[in-house]
Amino acid sequence: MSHLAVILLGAGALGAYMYWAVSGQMLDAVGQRLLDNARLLESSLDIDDIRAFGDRADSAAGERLSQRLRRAVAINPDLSGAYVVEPRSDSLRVLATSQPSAGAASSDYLTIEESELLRRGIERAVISDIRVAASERADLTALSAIGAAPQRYVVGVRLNAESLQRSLRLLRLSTLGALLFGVLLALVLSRLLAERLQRRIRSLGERCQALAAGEPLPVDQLPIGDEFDRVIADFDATAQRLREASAQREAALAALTRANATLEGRVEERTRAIEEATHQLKAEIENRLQVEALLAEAALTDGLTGLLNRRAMLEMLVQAVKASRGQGGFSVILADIDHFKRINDAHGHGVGDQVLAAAAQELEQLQGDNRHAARWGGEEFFVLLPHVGLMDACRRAEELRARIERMPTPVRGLRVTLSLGVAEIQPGEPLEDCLKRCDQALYRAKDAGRNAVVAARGNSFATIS
Ligand SMILES: Nc1nc2c(ncn2[C@@H]2O[C@H](COP(=O)(O)OP(=O)(O)OP(=O)(O)O)[C@@H](O)[C@H]2O)c(=O)[nH]1
Repeated sequence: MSHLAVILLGAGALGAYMYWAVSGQMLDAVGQRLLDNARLLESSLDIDDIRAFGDRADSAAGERLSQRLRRAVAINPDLSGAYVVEPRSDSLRVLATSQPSAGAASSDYLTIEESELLRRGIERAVISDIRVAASERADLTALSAIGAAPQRYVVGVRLNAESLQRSLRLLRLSTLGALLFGVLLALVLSRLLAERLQRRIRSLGERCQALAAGEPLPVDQLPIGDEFDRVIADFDATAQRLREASAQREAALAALTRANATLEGRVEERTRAIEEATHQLKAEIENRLQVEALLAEAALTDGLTGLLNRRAMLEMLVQAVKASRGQGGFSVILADIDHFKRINDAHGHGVGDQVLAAAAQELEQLQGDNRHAARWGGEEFFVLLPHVGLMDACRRAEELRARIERMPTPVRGLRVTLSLGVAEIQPGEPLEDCLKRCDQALYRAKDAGRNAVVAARGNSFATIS
């Protein structure tokens, strides 16, 4: 509707302008033609006849003058009248007109506008206001001067108002017709153009829908003609490029997904391998720790008897000495199997080993644990008795001696005995001195005949059993 209103408005404005321009030109042309008629009539009139009739009222001259005016009007159907006037200083004297009765010529014949024009004086051909005449449906008058001043006459011709109006009506009708034709043509053309545009916009919309739905673009048999066809062709090309780019992107995405899956698989595999390796490493470390613990234990343990070895016992003694400075002392027992060489010699080292293991077992059982008993040397044993005084230590030594004496042996008839030395560390006494005293007590026991217990009381010794 809006474009229809625009067309009508534009056509109306254009028609009004055309009518105004053409009617103006037409009125100017009509006016010019009337002026030409006035001049023509003026040149065809005989000035002598005019003067003869004007000055002397020569009726024959007047008749000739009137006839000439009537003939001019008769041969030109557009003219409604013609006349000759003598402008005077105070009045206008109509000498002759184209009206049939010559005697009727008077100043009343003139219109008000003609009278005003004449009173202003005519130097050359003039015309009354043609636009006023056209709008007021009045006759149009053209005046042309004849004769020389001061006795100058004026010839006037009138154009029939009806004729002027007819021309204008014809002009209006033809303008209106042209306008209507133009509007109709514009409507038809705009309708055709709108249909053409709609068809392409519909096609573009279908293409957009197909592109959004991922379907093939519709195949139109549209020749590439105007800009819209080119827009559709460009759209198709762009859509094709978009589809190709999308396909490439999807292919790349699929390749990336596959690569990710492979990578994830490899990462999982590697993670599993690392976990396995970590597990193995942990097991190995545990194993190593166990071996180290065993080694550490083995380093402190005697392999044959399972008792502490000399080194371990010495460490314990050092600790015991430190502890003895604050929390009381300790006693030690040094025990040696009697005549062990003979056992070896008589029964072999294997039996000797069995005797050593059996004696160690007795010692362990007596102690209740193996933490404070050690194999001190070949056939020597050592017992540490923390917080135990000399007397109690002697009793423990005696108990051990008696056990060994009763101990069953691997060889029938074989008797094993033990000699023992006992000592208690004295306040502030170095460990070496204490051990030395204990050793001396052991030798005393050997000297006393073996299978005996001797206690070292300070630097003196006492045989216990
Ligand atoms: N079977 C065996 N014999 C050992 C071991 N260690 C030391 N001997 C032996 O023990 C013997 C110790 O002999 P001696 O030092 O002479 O002492 P003994 O024969 O016991 O004499 P007395 O101590 O004076 O009673 C040596 O013959 C060593 O070879 C061992 O681990 N196994």
